[in-house]
Amino acid sequence: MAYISLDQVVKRYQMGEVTITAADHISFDIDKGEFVIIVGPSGAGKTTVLNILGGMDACDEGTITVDGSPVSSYSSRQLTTYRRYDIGFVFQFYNLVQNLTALENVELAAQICKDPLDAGDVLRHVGLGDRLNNFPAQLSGGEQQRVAIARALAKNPKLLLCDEPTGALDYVTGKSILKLLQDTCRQQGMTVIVITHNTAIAPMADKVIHVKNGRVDRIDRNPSPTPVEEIEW
Ligand SMILES: Nc1ncnc2c1ncn2[C@@H]1O[C@H](COP(=O)(O)OP(=O)(O)OP(=O)(O)O)[C@@H](O)[C@H]1O
Repeated sequence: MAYISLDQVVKRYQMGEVTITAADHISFDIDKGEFVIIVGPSGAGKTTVLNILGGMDACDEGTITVDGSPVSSYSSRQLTTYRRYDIGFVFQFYNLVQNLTALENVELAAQICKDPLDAGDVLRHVGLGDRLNNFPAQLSGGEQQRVAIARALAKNPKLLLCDEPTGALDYVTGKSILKLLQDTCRQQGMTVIVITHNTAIAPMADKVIHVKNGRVDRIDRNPSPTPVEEIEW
């Protein structure tokens, strides 16, 4: 059985009289340590899938299994534990606490985990060894995203979920963030899922899941993924 498995997952949103089927029988598998990209146009259902996989929302039909556990039949209490211990999140706009330093932001997240990594060590790993005591406002966008990635990794999660992690960054900085995610996947065996609009970066992934109108349109596998520094777009 795959490390992560979605089988016929359906999610509907009721908007007054209208029902929107944001995820329409979505199925895919992900292996441990895989780098996966989910691509598709705006409104395709990418964030919906990520929210369901991350335990922030429940699906209406289908099953989700992560590391042998039936996430789709979890109670809200079990989902809280799952989000807290098993999932690292990285968002487009970093979502750092502005009045805490880089180190304190990472320590804060580490406090609610079972087996956290050392906050300073993780910040050094993401290249911020000399910025530990800076506040978010004193850091560039790329540096703030590195803090957010460190915060997610310090939890030592089973799965790193990234929703448009380079959406607010320029080309070079965005590329360096993708390199950090790719290196983390390869060097630590971390399972990483990245949502993006940018189909050009597809060659860097082990697996590319194309989503369209709430459905999986196609799944591509790259037997030998390209290092992101060799991709131009
Ligand atoms: N909480 C919600 N309530 C109602 N409709 C929603 C909700 N969340 C998403 N939707 C709808 O579900 C569909 C899929 O949205 P989703 O955010 O998953 O797409 P997306 O592929 O992530 O798009 P984008 O790239 O623009 O973020 C859209 O039609 C959206 O309007």
